[in-house]
Order: sequence, then C-alpha cells, then structure tokens
Amino acid sequence: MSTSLKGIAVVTGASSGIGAIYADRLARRGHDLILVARSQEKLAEVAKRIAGTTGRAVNVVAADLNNKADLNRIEALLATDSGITMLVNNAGVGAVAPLLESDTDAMEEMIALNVTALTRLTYAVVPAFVARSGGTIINISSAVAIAPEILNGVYGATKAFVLALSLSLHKELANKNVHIQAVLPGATATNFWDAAGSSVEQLPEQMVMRSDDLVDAALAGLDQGELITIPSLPDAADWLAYEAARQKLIPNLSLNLVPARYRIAAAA
Ligand SMILES: NC(=O)C1=CN([C@@H]2O[C@H](COP(=O)(O)OP(=O)(O)OC[C@H]3O[C@@H](n4cnc5c(N)ncnc54)[C@H](OP(=O)(O)O)[C@@H]3O)[C@@H](O)[C@H]2O)C=CC1
Ligand SMILES: N[C@@H](C=O)C(=O)O
Repeated sequence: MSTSLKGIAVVTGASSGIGAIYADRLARRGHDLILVARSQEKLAEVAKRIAGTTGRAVNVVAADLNNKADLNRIEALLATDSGITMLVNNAGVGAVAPLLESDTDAMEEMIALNVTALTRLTYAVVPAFVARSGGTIINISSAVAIAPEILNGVYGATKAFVLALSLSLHKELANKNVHIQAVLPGATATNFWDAAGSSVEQLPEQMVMRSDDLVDAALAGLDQGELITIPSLPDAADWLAYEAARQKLIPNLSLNLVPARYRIAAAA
C-alpha cells in the first residue's frame, strides 16, 4: 500500500530513456513508483537516484514483458495492488528497416511488446481503476502512428494500434473517472534509435527532442486534460482539424447504399 496521496504510478520501460524521465517527474509530483523493465541493475540505479532526490517509495520489478510468466506477474500486480493510481505503458521497441530487410521474428517480438503486452497490462488495470472510480493510463504511442511512412511499417502499425486503443478506451471509460492519454512523440534522443539499428545522430538536430522536454510537455498535456498529446506539434489547431475531419467521416463509414463512383460497372 502506498503512503502517497497521489498513489503509485507503475511505469514500464523505466530503466532508461522516456520511462526513466516519467519516473522522475511522477515522483516529483508525489507519486510512489513501481518501475518495470528487464534490466534489474539499471532499474535499481534509477530507483536509487529518484528515491534519493524525492524521498518517495520506489520499488522495482525486473520483468521481460515478452515473457508470459513475467507479464502475468505484472498483470497480477496491476489487478491487485489497490494503491496503484496510474499506469504508464511506455515499454516499447522500434525498427527502421523496410519490410524487405526486416526479420519476421523481430517484427513479431515488437508486436508482442508494443501491442500485446500493452493491451494485457491495460486489461489488468482497468477493472481495478473502475472499481475504485479513478485512475490514469498514459499510453506512449508515436508520431508514426499517423505517419507510418516514416519508419518501419510494422513499428508504425503497432503505434497506430496504441492510438486506436486509446481513443476507444477514452470513449468506453468516459463516465468512470478513468483518464486516458496517448502521447505521440516525434524523434526523441534516447537509446531507442541504437536499439532499432540506427543512430539518433543521423537525424537533423531540429527534428530531435530531448527526453526531459518530451516528458514535461506530455505531462503538461495531461494536466490540460488532453486525450492525444503531440509534444512536437507547434499548433494544436492542426491536430484538432485532423480529428474534426475524422469525426466528419464517421457517420458515413457504414451505409447500405453504394456511392455513384463505385456503380460505374453496373451502369455500363
Ligand atoms: N525515442 C523516440 O524517438 C521515440 C520513442 N517512442 C516510444 O517511447 C517508448 C520508450 O522508448 P525510449 O525511451 O525512446 O527508448 P529506450 O530504448 O531508452 O527505452 C525502452 C525501455 O523499454 C524497456 N524494454 C524493452 N524491451 C522490454 C521488454 N521486453 N520487457 C520490458 N521492458 C522492455 C527497456 O528496458 P530494458 O532493456 O531494461 O528491458 C527500456 O526501459 C517506446 O514505446 C517507444 O516506441 C515513441 C516515439 C519516438
Ligand atoms: N516517433 C518517433 C519514433 O517513434 C519518430 O517520429 O521518429
């Protein structure tokens, strides 16, 4: 049980990069923490640093979210620890190789982590949040969710899944006091790029955000009640116009009548 009024934030992928910054910022905001990733050693370092600077309780659970038994352990924790008030679904891997140069097994592993594990953790925690009438889920998607042409297509597709799931969760949980935020970072200076077989140095400097800035911006978006936060986007109106265009399509996406442009063959 947490002694924090803010409760416990569970952050996956907290051993480095964006997840480690979320851990720091959430502890500074008063959350106790449970940090999840594979590397026990790196998690312990992050936890020691944050506990030292903030005085919050920081626990670590070393788990490979692509290992069924490990994943089940984190699901059980999320379902049963009544002190948990927030889940940051951040653990993820990327790829930059095009389809013809990609390893299928690596693609499957990426789907397992970015999609399956995130989904299972969400399913584990939502009933508990609903039962307690409160909770927040932050899902780390990516700018490539809406621009899948930029990097590896399977990576983009996993992040589009995260965006779609978040939109749906927001609708389903609207009157349950469970808050959903999907964050769509652009290129961010972390180990992500090396792990994906690339290097952040090959990107133009003006395209790459610092991970501290990214997380601070994303949390500002959370504070403003945003469902979708695109930390790099200069003008929020651009996203609102995109979303308005999507909403305008919805009533016409399922109709019994075939539109004239597809009746050419029948008419001939
Ligand atoms: N950096 C960028 O440009 C962007 C990143 N993102 C997203 O941000 C998120 C965080 O990535 P970022 O911080 O950049 O990259 P990092 O590589 O620094 O962090 C990835 C984190 O995920 C953990 N992780 C990887 N595999 C597993 C696994 N099988 N089980 C549990 N934990 C795992 C890693 O820890 P460990 O190795 O110890 O398990 C690490 O803590 C990802 O979802 C990524 O897709 C989105 C857009 C842009
Ligand atoms: N969002 C970043 C990766 O996921 C990028 O846009 O490069």
